[in-house]
Amino acid sequence: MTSAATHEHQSTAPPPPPPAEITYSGQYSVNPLAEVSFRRMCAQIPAVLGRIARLSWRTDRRAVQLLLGCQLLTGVSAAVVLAATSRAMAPVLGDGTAGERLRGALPALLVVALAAALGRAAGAVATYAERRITPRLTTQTDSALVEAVCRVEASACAEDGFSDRHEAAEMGVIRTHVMVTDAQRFLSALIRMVTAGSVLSVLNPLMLPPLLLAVLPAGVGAVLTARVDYEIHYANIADRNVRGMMRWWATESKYSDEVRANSMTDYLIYWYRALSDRCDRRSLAAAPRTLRIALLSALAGGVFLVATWGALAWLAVSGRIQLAVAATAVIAVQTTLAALSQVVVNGAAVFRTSLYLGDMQAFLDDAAARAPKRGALKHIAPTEEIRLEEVVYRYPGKDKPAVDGVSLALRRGEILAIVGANGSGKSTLTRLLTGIYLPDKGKVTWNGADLAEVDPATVWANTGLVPQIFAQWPLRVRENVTLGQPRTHDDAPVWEAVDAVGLREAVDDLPAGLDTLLARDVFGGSELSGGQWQRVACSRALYRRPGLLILDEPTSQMDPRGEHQIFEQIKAIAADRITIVVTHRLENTKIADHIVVMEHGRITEQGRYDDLVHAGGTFAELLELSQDR
Ligand SMILES: Nc1ncnc2c1ncn2[C@@H]1O[C@H](COP(=O)(O)OP(=O)(O)OP(=O)(O)O)[C@@H](O)[C@H]1O
Repeated sequence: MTSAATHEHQSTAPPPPPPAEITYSGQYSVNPLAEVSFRRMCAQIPAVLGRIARLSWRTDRRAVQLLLGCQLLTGVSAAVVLAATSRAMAPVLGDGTAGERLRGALPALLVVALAAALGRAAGAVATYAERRITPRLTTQTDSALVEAVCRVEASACAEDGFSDRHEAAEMGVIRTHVMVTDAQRFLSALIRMVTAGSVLSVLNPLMLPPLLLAVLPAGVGAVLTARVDYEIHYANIADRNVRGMMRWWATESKYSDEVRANSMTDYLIYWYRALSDRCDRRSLAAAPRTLRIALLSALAGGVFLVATWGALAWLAVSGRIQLAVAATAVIAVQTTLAALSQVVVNGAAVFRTSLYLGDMQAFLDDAAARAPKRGALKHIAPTEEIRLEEVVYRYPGKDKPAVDGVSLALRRGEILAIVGANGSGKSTLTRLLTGIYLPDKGKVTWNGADLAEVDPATVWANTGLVPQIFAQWPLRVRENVTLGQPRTHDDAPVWEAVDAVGLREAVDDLPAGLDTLLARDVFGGSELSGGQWQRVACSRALYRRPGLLILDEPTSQMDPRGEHQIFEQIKAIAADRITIVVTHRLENTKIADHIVVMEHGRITEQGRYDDLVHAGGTFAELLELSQDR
């Protein structure tokens, strides 16, 4: 009965709600779409080419020189091919037997063959040079983006739109893969076009204007299509960003238990499809527009092309040009036309790249402007005293402050415990204490110096933090412990940190001890349990021997033995540093010299364990609840 009822419930259940509409929340000072025009394309291309050249030059000078040399050779060979073809036409179309005519044209035809071969070889070498530049250029751009994100003030990441703008900038990195190819093809087509066009204007200047007109509509069409694509790209950024996150969470093996055992798979796939469908719908809605653009530009181009061929026929029939010249003109028109189309197509590609590179540059500039610039003061160990004076901090977009007027003084050798309900501001307070965030009001001082004026690197060289949600780095055990410290060849201090958290036995059991890669998904990698990972995070903080040690729920996944060992360790090393423990297990606060209770961002109670237990306040209430089973 129960199972039938459940089954019925499932089969009649309404479909899950679609994902909420998401709109791009990036904020650029100008709307880039408003700027997309044919005029802008023409004005922008030289600047973009210059930028690509500068970036490439910095990456591999010799490859750039090779590339430019090859472009020049391509142009010269195209000119020679056309000039020699023109020479060959006179004997080919002249009098005599076929053999005599061919013999007469042979020297010119040999030149055509040689020049064409040279052009092909130059093209192949140019591709080789481009392949030498592109991978390193992409790596540089990609690394610059990662570095920019890692180096911004943490508060910038919490701002609305930061993640979307980052996603938009990623497109710039993707376009870097093709930008040198696009630029190279554009230049090569431009050179071929100029050469063929020059030959054509020498044969008859009247031919050139209709030819240019024949390709112009294609150019306008390409820019309009680029604009539509860019518009769709913008409309889809937020959805793509969320979809990317969703994909990672849904497919990451670490979360697969949760996904499977909570039967989330169907909904996640539905959600993923729904987001993809929404992106597709936007693309499909734009398809008729791009079709109209393509048809109209083809029609206009076709009309002018017919005019070009008509002009050529008229010139030949009316005897205004010789037959040999007309034949060469046919080849020159074909060559110019092909080159012109390539100029337009690749010019549009370079232009399109420039739009995405513009987004990337805007993000990089923005990130550079948001890198910490706090002053030249340096924090020098030991850290004797940390003070908070009437500190207020509000997250961007939030109405209420997360920390609201907190004052505290911590001295070396002291252990402080911070307790309070979820969302009361404990973790935010630790971010302010370490200078990860700067307060909106009030100040945080280390040894008397305001953190707003101290180089944060010198502060963070003296901190060790075990956050609530810590990273499980896909690195070897050794690097997982030493990450953030100079490279070491001495394993003794690493083992010391491993012993301090009781992890030696687990490390010894791993296939390669400290050398074991902690990544289950990688061939040869191993995995630790949740509590073992937490011990690794604690050993990482202890290995740093920091002046300020912060442990935010450090033992939430540990067994009682592990928890006991960690707290014993904290007491044993407390004399040399300031220690802060954030915890919901109030029994653990017995080790603290001072306890603060936070509510709604404020300290509402403070004192020693024994005092607070009998004070009849929030601490006593929370303790009683934790013991009421
Ligand atoms: N990155 C963030 N962006 C915006 N708001 C945030 C961010 N982190 C925390 N908050 C908000 O700030 C308030 C305080 O959060 P905080 O994480 O400091 O609480 P907490 O006391 O550590 O909670 P818990 O016990 O659940 O860990 C909460 O209202 C939370 O929603």
